[in-house]
Amino acid sequence: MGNIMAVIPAAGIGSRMGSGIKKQYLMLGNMPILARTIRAMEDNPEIQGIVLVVGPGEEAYCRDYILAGKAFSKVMAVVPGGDHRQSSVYNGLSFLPGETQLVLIHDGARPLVQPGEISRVIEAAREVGAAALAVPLKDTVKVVDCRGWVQSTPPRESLWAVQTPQVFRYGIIMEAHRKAREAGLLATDDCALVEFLGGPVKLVAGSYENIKITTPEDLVLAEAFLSRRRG
Ligand SMILES: Nc1ccn([C@@H]2O[C@H](COP(=O)(O)OP(=O)(O)OP(=O)(O)O)[C@@H](O)[C@H]2O)c(=O)n1
Ligand SMILES: C[C@](O)(CO)[C@H](O)COP(=O)(O)O
Repeated sequence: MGNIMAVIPAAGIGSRMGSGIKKQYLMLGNMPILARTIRAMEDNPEIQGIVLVVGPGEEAYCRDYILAGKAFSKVMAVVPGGDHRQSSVYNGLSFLPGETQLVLIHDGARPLVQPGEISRVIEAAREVGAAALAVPLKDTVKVVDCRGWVQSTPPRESLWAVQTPQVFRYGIIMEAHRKAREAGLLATDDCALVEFLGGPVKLVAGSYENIKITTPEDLVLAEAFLSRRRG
């Protein structure tokens, strides 16, 4: 089966949410968003350990508010993040034991991922080395210049919105992060770093419910998805 570890980057400031409390600590249903995300990873029997990456100085708050009393048994470490998502992920990856085989990277702000989605992306990464959940775009996309003039309209059939989890062989993702740092490349997802190395990345069809909580209306949507799941 192999040794699978999860890294959860949760060190962002949530500028687009604009809430007083950072979005990962806001309640969704009866649980903070980040606790719900950790629960999804905990409940997957293939994941053996979890590294949680939080804002520098928030480690104790996380232990007391997010982890305490929730019977999380797989969280191995709570480590400080960096200025960008990429550096936060790198800090988490650097903590993992050398014998790690596969690493699953999942945004702390994506609490609605479902068990089957996690398993499918793990399976794909086991086969090809790098895989991510994604959904086909529903809207037509325009490429624009900095003044809003349309430059082109890419064919929608070729456009997918990538999500997390993104799962990698440990050696591949460590090399990708190191090479990106050397080259000064900053990307918003981890697959892009593997693509930069020329490595293959497989997308696995996910669900439109696996949203990243980014702006206030995402919270409304997430509450609706949650109550539909509760029946
Ligand atoms: N320096 C950073 C920035 C982001 N993240 C994490 O990466 C995930 C995806 O990022 P995003 O939704 O963009 O979160 P924020 O950076 O917090 O939001 P914003 O861009 O609106 O400030 C989140 O779980 C976020 O906490 C992180 O660990 N470290
Ligand atoms: C990793 C990610 O969630 C995939 O959709 C996304 O790229 C994060 O980007 P953000 O700009 O930090 O929200």
